[in-house]
Amino acid sequence: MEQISIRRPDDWHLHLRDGAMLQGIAPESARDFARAIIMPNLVPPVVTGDQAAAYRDRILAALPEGADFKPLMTLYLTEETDPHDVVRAHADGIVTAVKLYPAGATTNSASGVRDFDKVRGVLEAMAEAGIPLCVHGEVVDADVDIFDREAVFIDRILDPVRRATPGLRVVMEHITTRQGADYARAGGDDLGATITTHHLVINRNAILVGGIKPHYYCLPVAKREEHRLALRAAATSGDASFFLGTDSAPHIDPLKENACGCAGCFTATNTLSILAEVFEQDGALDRLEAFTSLNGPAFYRLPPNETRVTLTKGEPVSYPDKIETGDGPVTVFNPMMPLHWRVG
Ligand SMILES: NC(=O)N[C@@H](CC(=O)O)C(=O)O
Ligand SMILES: [Zn+2]
Ligand SMILES: [Zn+2]
Repeated sequence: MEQISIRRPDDWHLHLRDGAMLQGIAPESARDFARAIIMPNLVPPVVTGDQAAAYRDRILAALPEGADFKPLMTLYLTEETDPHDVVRAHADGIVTAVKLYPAGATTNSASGVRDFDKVRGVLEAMAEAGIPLCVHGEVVDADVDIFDREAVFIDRILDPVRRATPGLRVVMEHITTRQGADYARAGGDDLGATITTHHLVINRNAILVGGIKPHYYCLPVAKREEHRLALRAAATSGDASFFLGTDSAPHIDPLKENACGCAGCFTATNTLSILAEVFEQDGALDRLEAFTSLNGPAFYRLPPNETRVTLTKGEPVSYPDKIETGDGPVTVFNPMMPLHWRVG
């Protein structure tokens, strides 16, 4: 029997939502992950330290008895964000990072940033205090093709902002392109990138071939195969720039299977089995731990987890098609391949 043991993974980009959805899906992440960076795109968004502390407490209350899971909270950056509140919430240990959504780029991003000059003061305060900025890196200009939005964002927004704010620590969230991987790799110690589980598995054909498949639609949208291969190479390389952020983003089925379906893939339930399969396919099982459990803590200047998990190879594992929540069913990401690695 083939087994590997790795430090317990962390998820550096996770949507847990709120209310009945939170109750239903929090156990899915708590089972396999020790910590997660919790995205603040609730309705209304988490914009102050007090709101982040209250949301953290709701998450803790939704965890199963005895769960070993620590939510690391983020604030949603708006043009009104007060730099002092951010620095205080970070110093008090309430907030780990700040999240930048360009207004209109993705789910619940209407309160995001339109004019980057308006957040200059916050970014400078964050650079000084060493608070990471997590970035959804897509431009929203109507004249930019949706498949080009990440690469254009790097040139038009991210690179100028980083040059204008020396010392700002940035995580490029859920990169989906070769350009994203190349930029992150070249960016030095103050730049990192999360890669999702699903973007290692699917390219854009999954969404569009043989009928429109809403459960494979997320943002940034999956790109061409060459980009998926660039992400695979980055994730399995062991390079400290790259770490797991599942971007597990539950939406109930009626909102996905819809004439205007929501963006998001829900991968919390089977992520570790998928990643073990992917890393094995690429002959990189010995580098799985760097991606899931070492590179992220190193970027966030946190110790890696001391506890470990075992992955065991055997007959294809089964996992639920859907997680039933009080809000409705959430379809679990189907990687369209058998998974042979189970946790435990
Ligand atoms: N990734 C997604 O497709 N959706 C996320 C938002 C995000 O991370 O951009 C969500 O909140 O549903
Ligand atoms: Zn995003
Ligand atoms: Zn996300």
